[in-house]
Amino acid sequence: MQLTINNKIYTDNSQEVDESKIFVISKQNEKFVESAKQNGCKEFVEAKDLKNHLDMSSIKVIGITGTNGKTTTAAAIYSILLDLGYKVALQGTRGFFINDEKMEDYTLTTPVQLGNFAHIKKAMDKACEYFVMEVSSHAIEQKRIEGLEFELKIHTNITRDHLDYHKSIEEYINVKNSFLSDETKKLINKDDPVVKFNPKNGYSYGMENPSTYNVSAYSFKNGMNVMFSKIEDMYSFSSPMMGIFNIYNLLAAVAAVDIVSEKNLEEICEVVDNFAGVSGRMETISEEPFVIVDFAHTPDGMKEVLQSFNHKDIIVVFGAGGDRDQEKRPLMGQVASNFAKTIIVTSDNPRFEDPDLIIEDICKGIKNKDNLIIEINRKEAIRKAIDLGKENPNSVVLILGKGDEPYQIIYDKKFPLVDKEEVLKHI
Ligand SMILES: CC(=O)N[C@H]1[C@@H](OP(=O)(O)OP(=O)(O)OC[C@H]2O[C@@H](n3ccc(=O)[nH]c3=O)[C@H](O)[C@@H]2O)O[C@H](CO)[C@@H](O)[C@@H]1O[C@H](C)C(=O)N[C@@H](C)C(=O)N[C@H](CCC(=O)O)C(=O)O
Ligand SMILES: Nc1ncnc2c1ncn2[C@@H]1O[C@H](COP(=O)(O)OP(=O)(O)OP(=O)(O)O)[C@@H](O)[C@H]1O
Ligand SMILES: N[C@H](CCC[C@H](N)C(=O)O)C(=O)O
Ligand SMILES: [Mg+2]
Repeated sequence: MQLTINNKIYTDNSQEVDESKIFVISKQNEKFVESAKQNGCKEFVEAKDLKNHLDMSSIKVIGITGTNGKTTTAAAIYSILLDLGYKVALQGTRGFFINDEKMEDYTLTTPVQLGNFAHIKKAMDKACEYFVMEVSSHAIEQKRIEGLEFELKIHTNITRDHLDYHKSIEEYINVKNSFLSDETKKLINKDDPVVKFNPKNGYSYGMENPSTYNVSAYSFKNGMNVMFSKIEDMYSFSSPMMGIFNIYNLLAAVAAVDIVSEKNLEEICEVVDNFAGVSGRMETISEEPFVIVDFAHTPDGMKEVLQSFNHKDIIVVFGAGGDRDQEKRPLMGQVASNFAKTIIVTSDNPRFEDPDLIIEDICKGIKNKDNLIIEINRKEAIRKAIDLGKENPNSVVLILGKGDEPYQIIYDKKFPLVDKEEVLKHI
């Protein structure tokens, strides 16, 4: 990774340095400082001090953290700001975008320090006024965002994920909360029971608890219509999106744009409808049979999605990623059995784990096995679900866990597999 500022080249890789380059020291690469010196490097910069080398006063950085909803909320903010006529960059799980153009594909949700600064520089070179970024818990813990000054920090929710990495839910919650402990402006989901934040410069949104931006009524008809208050005034927006959790994501996006831009709330609410959602997140692939692809890959994410279709006969297809949190697996099975009529357990990205054993872990949470189908081949599992969906007009087929991921990871190899394309083959 390299960044050029005023003809000076900054790198975070000791193997790329020479006399003319500057080595950027981070938590990840401090062990390579000696090797950088041996390669002739004379100038060193701490990653957190990069802000003194790059003038970022022309761009406002908006950071979004939380277990679920980061990608969706970030994309909604990006879409609204673009529609309001601003120049904007977006960085997250699905890649890096500037003014509606894809600059880089899927990599990390939050890049390493130098990557963040390099993207911000690119965005400024293209005259962007806003830089919207997802902030993962890994990035907070590994200090990948150190040195960035945020105009606004947004919190979506904190439930369980990544316990393979963070070891305990307490540690995970603490890491997430640490992002919200300074005096930067922040926007908090007031309905999250575990979030802790510095109340200075705090705004909030929610539905159940009093908040700055508060939902007063909503309905789901041809998408959703939402009414909310800001202090005394009432506003409303509509959207083609579904699911109560998307009310939260959209409200957070509307509130964020209200906080960081000069536009008034009426103007902001008007363009919400243009945002159709993110591909692979609650994406309707077919109406008859009714088939949805979604990225839910945690017990809470699954519960949110399944709950939204309580009035239907749910046929759910899912697995769980290998080399990731194992304890979430039976909990995911349990959520499926609480809501679904038919459960098809399959493979997600097994990585270096045995997919049969991952499936076994999931099935431990499924008490009633009458309507359980185990199909290790994901393509075949999707086909079976669609066949069942065709037989029952009151059904919905929910294919969860991989969203728009373009491949299945087996060992360290990536095999092309797109859930949406598999669905389209059979309808
Ligand atoms: C567990 C984890 O997060 N590992 C990250 C960590 O890896 P690492 O410490 O092994 O990296 P490394 O290869 O030793 O290199 C570290 C640094 O040393 C430098 N280096 C390396 C070799 C050398 O000779 N000289 C040298 O200077 C490298 O340029 C680099 O800057 O640092 C690397 C870059 O510094 C990351 O790419 C890597 O992420 C791995 C690939 C990863 O998969 N991370 C996932 C778990 C992750 O971060 N996911 C989150 C959240 C996902 C979500 O919820 O959506 C994300 O933000 O994407
Ligand atoms: N606000 C929310 N609350 C709970 N669940 C949500 C919320 N928003 C989205 N979800 C569920 O989580 C899934 C992932 O959503 P999204 O990609 O927006 O989250 P993310 O935080 O970026 O996830 P990741 O960290 O894996 O990239 C969605 O497909 C949906 O099932
Ligand atoms: N981006 C997240 C979610 C991936 C979800 C699932 N498809 C998996 O592989 O576990 C992660 O890296 O944990
Ligand atoms: Mg994401």
